[in-house]
Amino acid sequence: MSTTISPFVKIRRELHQIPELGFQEFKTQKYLLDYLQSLPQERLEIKTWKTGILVKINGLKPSKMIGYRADIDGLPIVEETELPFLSEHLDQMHACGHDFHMSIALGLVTYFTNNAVNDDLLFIFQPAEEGPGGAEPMLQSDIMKEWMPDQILALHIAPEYPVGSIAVKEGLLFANTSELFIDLKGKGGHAAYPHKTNDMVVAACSLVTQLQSIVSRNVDPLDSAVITIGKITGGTVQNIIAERARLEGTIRTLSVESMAKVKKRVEALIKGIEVGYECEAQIDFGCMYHQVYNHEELTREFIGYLNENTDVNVIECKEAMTGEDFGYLLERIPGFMFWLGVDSEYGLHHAKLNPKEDAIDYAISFISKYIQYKGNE
Ligand SMILES: CC(=O)N[C@@H](CCC[C@H](N)C(=O)O)C(=O)O
Repeated sequence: MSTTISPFVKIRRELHQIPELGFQEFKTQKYLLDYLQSLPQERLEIKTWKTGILVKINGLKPSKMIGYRADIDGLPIVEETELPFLSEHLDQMHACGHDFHMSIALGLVTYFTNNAVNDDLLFIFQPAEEGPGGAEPMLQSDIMKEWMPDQILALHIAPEYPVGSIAVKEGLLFANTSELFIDLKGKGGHAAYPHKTNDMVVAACSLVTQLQSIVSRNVDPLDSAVITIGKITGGTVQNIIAERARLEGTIRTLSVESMAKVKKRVEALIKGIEVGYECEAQIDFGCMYHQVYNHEELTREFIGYLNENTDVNVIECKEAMTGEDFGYLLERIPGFMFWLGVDSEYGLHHAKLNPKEDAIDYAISFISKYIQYKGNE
């Protein structure tokens, strides 16, 4: 028995096989460009920015430009699904759903290439959302100075919600984030002579525990913060005391003020580690993302539109401690982001993430209706 799949599910599977890290999305960019260039070109203008792409669909009688953004990078994860279209890049995976985001965006471009609206539409295929961040530098680019949308929207897949539903809220949706990299350097030596060394594995373990106290002791309990250390490396072999250790993590806060406070406390604790463990420490806060703050009126209008005109089950959700550099676009352009239900047993950033593909055509259908309405109002 042969089962037919929709063109955009096929595209998703092909993109799923070629995940690439931020600003290295060369195959992805080529794949997207080949597809976009295969569409009727009369109304399209296509420009590249680094490994990203911007596609303008010229409207019939434009009075504004509506933007839609999809991110295109993958994560450094070894895929553990048993899908027949497994990642071909052994240590990289679309484990945050950007393969879905891209195929939905291509579905929308295809739709509006064939069904023009009055307003101009801008589709942004943005690199490096997982890091080091593509949205902020893209905003500064000459292309975006010329093509600055008046409104913008984007989605993120949500494994915890069923297909047929979205989750959204007015105002704050995602947290402020900052990466965190700490390098510790002490004195290594023989495992049997700890008193002649400064063991950086012990220092790193102590630091991880101390960092957790920032959330419980320095952040207002009615605010929220997260400090996660996702990776620790250090040492060389089991019977040598480690001279070096490296901690890699991320800080999340709901308020901008708490981010500044948490960073100050991280610096203070690291100074304490330097004194207490007689070592040198270097700290790098990596890339930072501005919170995702949904424009109240546009979000309300979107919810109202879906409730009145579609069968989408709209769930009003709480804010999440995830980060998204779409926050920079929302800082500049009125708009919103929403969660798209894709129903996966395993969550975002998990090696077994397996979103339901029905969500792709479903999303193309209700988002195209909404953009059509907005583009002709
Ligand atoms: C939606 C999502 O999962 N986004 C990422 C963004 C990562 C930002 C940066 N690399 C960091 O870790 O701070 C997330 O992890 O929330």
